[in-house]
Amino acid sequence: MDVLKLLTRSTKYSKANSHQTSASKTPSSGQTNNPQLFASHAPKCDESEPPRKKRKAENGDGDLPQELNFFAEPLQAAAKGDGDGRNRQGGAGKSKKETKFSTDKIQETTDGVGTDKPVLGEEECKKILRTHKIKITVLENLQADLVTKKREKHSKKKKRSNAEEAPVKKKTEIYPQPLQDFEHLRTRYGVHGRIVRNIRQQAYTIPTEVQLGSLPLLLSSSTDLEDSVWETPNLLAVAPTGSGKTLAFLIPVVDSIAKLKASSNDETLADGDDVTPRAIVVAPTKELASQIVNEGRKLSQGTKVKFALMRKGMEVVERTEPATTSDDRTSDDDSDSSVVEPNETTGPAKTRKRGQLVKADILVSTPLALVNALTDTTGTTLPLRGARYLILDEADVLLDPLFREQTLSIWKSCTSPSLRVSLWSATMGSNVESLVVSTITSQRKAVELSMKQTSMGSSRPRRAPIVRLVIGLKDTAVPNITHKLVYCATEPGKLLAVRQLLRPTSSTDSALRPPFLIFTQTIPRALALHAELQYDIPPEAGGSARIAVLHSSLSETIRANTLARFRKGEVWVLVTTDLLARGVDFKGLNGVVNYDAPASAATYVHRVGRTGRAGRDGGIAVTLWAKEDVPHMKSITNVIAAAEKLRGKEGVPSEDLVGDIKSQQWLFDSLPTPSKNEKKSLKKRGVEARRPGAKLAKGVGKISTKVEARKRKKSQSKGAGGDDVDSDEFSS
Ligand SMILES: Nc1ncnc2c1ncn2[C@@H]1O[C@H](COP(=O)(O)OP(=O)(O)OP(=O)(O)O)[C@@H](O)[C@H]1O
Repeated sequence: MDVLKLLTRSTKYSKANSHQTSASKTPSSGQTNNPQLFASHAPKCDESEPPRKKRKAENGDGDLPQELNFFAEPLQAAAKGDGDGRNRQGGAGKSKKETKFSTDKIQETTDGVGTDKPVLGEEECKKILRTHKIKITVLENLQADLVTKKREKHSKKKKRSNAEEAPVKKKTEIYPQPLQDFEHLRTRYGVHGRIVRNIRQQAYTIPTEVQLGSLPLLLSSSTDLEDSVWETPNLLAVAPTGSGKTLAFLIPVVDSIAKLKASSNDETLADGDDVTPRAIVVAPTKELASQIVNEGRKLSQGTKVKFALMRKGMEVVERTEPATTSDDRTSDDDSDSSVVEPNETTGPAKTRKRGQLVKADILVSTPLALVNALTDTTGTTLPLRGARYLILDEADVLLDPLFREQTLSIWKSCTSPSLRVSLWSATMGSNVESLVVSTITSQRKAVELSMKQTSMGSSRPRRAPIVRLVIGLKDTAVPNITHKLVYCATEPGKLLAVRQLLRPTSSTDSALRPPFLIFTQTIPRALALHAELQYDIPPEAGGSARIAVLHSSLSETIRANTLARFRKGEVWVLVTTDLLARGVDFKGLNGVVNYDAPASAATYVHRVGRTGRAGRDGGIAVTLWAKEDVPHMKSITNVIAAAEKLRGKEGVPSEDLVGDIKSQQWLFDSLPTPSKNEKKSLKKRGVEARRPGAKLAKGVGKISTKVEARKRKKSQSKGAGGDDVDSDEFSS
């Protein structure tokens, strides 16, 4: 029996019904058949087709000259059938030098390499990438630098050709080989066999668009680029919510570290290779950081690559300053085996470590936790010497004023000359893009300067290009979600509407079924709404235990437990703040309710993106709006319209969405467009009337109804359980 029918009709509850929600077919549940969002028209590639001719040095389309294009068509070696798939991805002129990894030690890595069929010609690559709506662009004028370098190299031997003299465009679109099959990870890029097996074990059959586009870029030169002017790029990836970005950034890093560890007895390690952590992943919330660690552990099983989640009290680098006493340390409930106890008995007090020293290869952290661990008593940020990779997940928010200082401080502490940075999000403003380019450029200059000043002398670090990858339309919601906008005029109206979502009175009311999330603007509002709704589910169906609240003021343990209960299906409705808006993955979520409108279009994209993940049939995103939300509505309707455009083009039925927006078009057209300053202030502070302590006009911004307060008091006095709360405490 359906849970909502049960709620509506007050049918007698039987234990057998308790898990009907997860069992019944709901919009977002079930297996994902095709995790690709834009795959319906993907051309079938005939890979048996012989490799195409080399393209011209410059084709006038803004493409890179062939000799500089490390994503180029098959090398001549591949065409001759030398069988080394890894080399095919390298640029022309790449040496066939043996990699520094000994083949006998990493047998599992190289088994099967070279068994691949020839790679695709540029036209096919272009076609596939375009069908999947993948656009890859080289940012920054690095090409010009490379052309200059080439010119210098060749000027002694021959006169410069016209092609070389031609100006190089600032941004150039490129068409790397798409990764159409996970098996190609092994056969073309020599990815560690265990990693490929672990991917298969998770039942991932085909790569999602972001994986298809980014993995060839990030794996292309992970093994041998000794002779190439190109390096693995720094990457700025913008891909829809739930499109598998985590796997896309983890595979290259885990693979590279697994190989490095396998070669550790070769005595070929460069300075810093033996220093951990080797990679840093930064995420804005503990929930997301912990999820990344879980994904990472599944992916790296059997490779000896260790992940750790940064917790209070951990040390990331060794310090020589006097140790604090154990009483000064913050307690830490981490039982992670990758964290080792410091050896407090060895050495004088000056060299004693202060907390647990992380001995993991990949450290995942929120910005503040890591900055705290890196800052010494004088306020100096200690360097992360061994970090070769810095990954910023939800990069736009990490580079937003809220986290910017902390994130840049971590970035600057990664001092390795071969540092590669990748930034990932479903939304990325152009200001973030320029900040990234300028940070990479200035960091590069600083490294070059320090290398000049030290014994590293004349050796110059290889310059890595900055590449941007965009899937679909930038800053847009996934096309498989149904969006609903419900005007409620006032706060009591919103409360009524949310109750109607919980207890639909007719089949046309709403197709929204649990489990779903409800987002509010602030913690007090989340608490107030939770207090209002917790008795709306009959005790026979689980009562108040079916509705929970999650926010950042709760302890880490409560947060983790609540999330686990929601994932298990024990909690049906989770009232939360933007804490869960980004990154957190719920496989069977049927919908999202914006009880309070999101503070920006980007937040809307992320909130609604908790449903319809990995190509699943989308859930429903309901936004309740009142008078105070008017300034938000234009940007939200723009996002919905863009998603609708994508959806329409893909041939997905969109009657619902079109109907919802179209029927209210007159209303949205008549709403004022907020000024730039208004948008800025909304993003920073949300709706003023909903902020804690705001002076309220009658009926504005207060989540409370007298009737409900009475009802709650009555049920509490009857000992119905639940939190012992006073409704006024939670009104905002
Ligand atoms: N190739 C694949 N095939 C099927 N499912 C996949 C594949 N890759 C990842 N997934 C699944 O897709 C879901 C979403 O992945 P992930 O959390 O990495 O998305 P994301 O792009 O980081 O989303 P967000 O922008 O919300 O952070 C996860 O449940 C993951 O297990």
